[in-house]
Amino acid sequence: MTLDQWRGKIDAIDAELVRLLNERTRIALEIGKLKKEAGAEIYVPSRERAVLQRLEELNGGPLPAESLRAIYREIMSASLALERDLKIAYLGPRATFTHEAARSRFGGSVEYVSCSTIGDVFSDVENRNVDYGVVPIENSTEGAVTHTLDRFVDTTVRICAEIFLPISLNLLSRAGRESIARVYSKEEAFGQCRRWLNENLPGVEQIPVGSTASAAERAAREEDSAAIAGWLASDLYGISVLERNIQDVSGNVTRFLVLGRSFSAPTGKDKTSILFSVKHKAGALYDALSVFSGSGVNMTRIESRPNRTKAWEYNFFVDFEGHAEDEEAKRTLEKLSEHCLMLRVLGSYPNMGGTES
Ligand SMILES: C=C(O[C@@H]1C=C(C(=O)O)C=C[C@H]1O)C(=O)O
Repeated sequence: MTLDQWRGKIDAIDAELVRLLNERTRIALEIGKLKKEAGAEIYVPSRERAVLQRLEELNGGPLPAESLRAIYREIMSASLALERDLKIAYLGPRATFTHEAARSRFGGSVEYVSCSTIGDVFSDVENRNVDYGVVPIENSTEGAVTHTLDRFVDTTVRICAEIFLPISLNLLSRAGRESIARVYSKEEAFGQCRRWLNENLPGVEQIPVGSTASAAERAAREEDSAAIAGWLASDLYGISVLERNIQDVSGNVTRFLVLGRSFSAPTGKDKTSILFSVKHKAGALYDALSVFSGSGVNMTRIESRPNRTKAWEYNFFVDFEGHAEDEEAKRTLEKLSEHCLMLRVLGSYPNMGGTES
């Protein structure tokens, strides 16, 4: 076949794809109407995970799983935006890794609201200024994000999903690599790319700035500068990626939470986050946690934070596998409450088990 004949085939397939995409969108809109009538949530993380999982099973290639996922992320994003003008708050400014995490889950069609603090993301969800919020909760090397934990103590918002984002640092520049005179980034990012910079840009001036996003913004304005930042910064500031993944150590992942006003429905592979405090007496925490060891419910994480009302008294944040509506989890939570001064379920949501959305 000739080039033109092959291209004719692609044109015919595109026509069919556009027809099918619109048919899919019309159905999503019907579903949206039903959800509105029932007062149900528009964004349904459990359903989205099931859709993406099924696609992975159906995919025979050569399209890589990651590409198919990215395409469907945008298809679902367009449906969500049409079902309702969806607003997502995130810890800003623009192009932060939290913004990147939010974009990886909600796509490019919904509206994003940048917040300057984690507390503001919570408040925006509480006050219904936005539909959902995205905040960081822990990093695989740095540990817990304590601002997020502390804000859960006094809020009505619920965790409805989690997002794992591999932290990937890229070299962005308008110049070719030979003409780079200086590199901007955040101190921590320089630290994470030290070896690569020594080998590939030796002697080039390194200028620390407040965030990777502002590094990209500056490099976008200067012809002989570069920035180390996430991919979204390259997209938003219109600056090319010269080299991807230049961090010395791979496997640095941050976990983010999607904050909403309700729990996600049970899927059979969920996670639940709870907050509790125990009586200030010897063995109280041991007694509380022993409830898990006897129950078969798998605890995956525990963090403690000072309760901020009395010195040396703590709140505990625990994640466990399962949904708060599962029988086993219900029994465990009931038993746990007998040992607690306060116990709250912060949310049940699909367990992403460290995988990307
Ligand atoms: C169409 C729906 O609404 C949203 C869009 C989805 C999609 O496009 O597949 C899936 C889940 C929801 O977040 C639905 O709930 O099924």
